[in-house]
Amino acid sequence: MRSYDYDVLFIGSGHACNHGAIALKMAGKKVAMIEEDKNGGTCTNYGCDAKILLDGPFVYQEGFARYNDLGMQTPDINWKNLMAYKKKLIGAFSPLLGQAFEKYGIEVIKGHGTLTDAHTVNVDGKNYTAEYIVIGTGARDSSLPIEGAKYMHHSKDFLDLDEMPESLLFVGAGVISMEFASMALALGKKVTVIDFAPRALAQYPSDYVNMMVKKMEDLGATFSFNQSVQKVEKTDAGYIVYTQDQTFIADYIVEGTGRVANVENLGLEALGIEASRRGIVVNEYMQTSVENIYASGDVVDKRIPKLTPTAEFESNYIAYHILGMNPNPITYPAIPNLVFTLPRIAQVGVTVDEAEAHPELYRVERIPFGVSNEWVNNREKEAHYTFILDKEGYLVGAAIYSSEAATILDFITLIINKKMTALDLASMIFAFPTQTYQVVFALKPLLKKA
Ligand SMILES: Cc1cc2nc3c(=O)[nH]c(=O)nc-3n(C[C@H](O)[C@H](O)[C@H](O)COP(=O)(O)OP(=O)(O)OC[C@H]3O[C@@H](n4cnc5c(N)ncnc54)[C@H](O)[C@@H]3O)c2cc1C
Ligand SMILES: NC(=O)c1ccc[n+]([C@@H]2O[C@H](COP(=O)([O-])OP(=O)(O)OC[C@H]3O[C@@H](n4cnc5c(N)ncnc54)[C@H](O)[C@@H]3O)[C@@H](O)[C@H]2O)c1
Repeated sequence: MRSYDYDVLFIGSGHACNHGAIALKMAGKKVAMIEEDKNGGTCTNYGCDAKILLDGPFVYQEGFARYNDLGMQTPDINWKNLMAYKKKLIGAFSPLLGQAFEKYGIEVIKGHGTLTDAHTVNVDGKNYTAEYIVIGTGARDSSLPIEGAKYMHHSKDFLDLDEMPESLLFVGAGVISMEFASMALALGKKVTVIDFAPRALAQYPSDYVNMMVKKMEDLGATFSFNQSVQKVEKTDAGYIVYTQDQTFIADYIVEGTGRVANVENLGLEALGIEASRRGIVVNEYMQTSVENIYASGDVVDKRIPKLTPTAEFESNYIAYHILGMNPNPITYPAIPNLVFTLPRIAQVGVTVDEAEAHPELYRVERIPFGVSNEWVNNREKEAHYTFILDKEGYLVGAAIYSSEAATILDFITLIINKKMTALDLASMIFAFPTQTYQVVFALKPLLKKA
């Protein structure tokens, strides 16, 4: 039998790789990760972690504003200091992760990995062999092929801004733009959001997205839909964005038009592995057309959302598949989606649109949670829940508009995945007074009894 340098080699060190690498190492396998940039990938260094750190004081500011009519002043946010704090804390993550990987006994090979055959990866001229290879090279922000594209910035740049510009224009009203626009707006900046689609946040329920857009407009934002960006020009007055029939001007342009998979310069073509901008094609075991080469995370061509927890889920699945502990095809549980606007919009399981299109299968219950729970939810009167139940009375989906959505979403996801009944909820004791308790109180009468 041929011997290899490693049992499993990962290309990438983000969530699509490092969880599986740890599981395999714990099971006694010899494992290494190849990484050309910082340890930990996008989420850790340029995405979720940086974003949520910066978002912290905005949540408090937004909550405090609900007490203004009681004579309390909303605190100011010092972006410059906040950014310095972000750079210090998040900047330390990559070296810390390097130490953690070393402690686990997982080698990190620095450089760009390219497959040369089914068992070999070349990193800057040196070959490394493995029985199994996992490609977890992630994705990058898309760049429109238009004149003046170089004047548009991307998520990495925004998350590193020492000074917030006075006016910002976001191209694309997706998750990245809406989260960043919420912060810029709260800092009192002039915000414009344009999109070629007829609405924002296509994957979230339209009623909650409309509430969000209206809220941002009330704070001074301008939204313009059905706009196709043609060109960006630099002038002394600012950057001018031309669409088919309008012009917009701003000091800073952020492009948030989606993300494309990192499939280039990987040696995929020579091995006959099918891939496109959407990602690498895999079977139901996350294997590419070359059986011992798997793909995981954002680099996969998939219909499910490209998120950190889905990358982690796939990474673990692949590890257990390689170990022979899970021979079954991958099956995803209900996947929670959350956009960190102010307040948050969340969605899990069957969508509102899908449920309303199939009244013979689903029941949609809308709960004006904020109005009846003002006393326990920090006066957030606009907080709103939609529950989707199947004909048996099991919870199969939910949407939330609330600053507390992050916490409640995971709790609701558990109820969905575990198919809990009213009796299951009644068999547990929940802390009081809390929003979770009030959610249980609202849900119990709707659920299947036992
Ligand atoms: C601004 C922003 C905010 C986000 N916020 C959230 C959020 O709140 N919640 C959420 O769930 N998701 C969020 N995401 C998405 C999340 O970051 C990704 O889904 C997640 O990082 C995917 O992990 P991954 O390991 O597949 O890819 P990545 O994290 O991108 O890791 C891929 C790694 O591979 C390396 N690499 C690529 N090619 C090679 C090569 N040939 N050789 C060696 N190394 C290579 C890269 O340097 C990178 O480190 C956000 C993304 C962005 C951009
Ligand atoms: N909270 C989270 O979970 C979170 C946060 C940030 C990023 N992410 C991940 O990153 C991905 C990418 O985020 P995103 O916001 O870039 O993408 P997105 O898919 O959420 O939104 C892209 C938007 O750009 C618009 N668009 C595309 N081409 C355009 C054009 N030529 N002109 C104008 N508008 C155009 C689309 O209509 C869409 O509304 C997300 O899908 C998700 O996987 C997740």
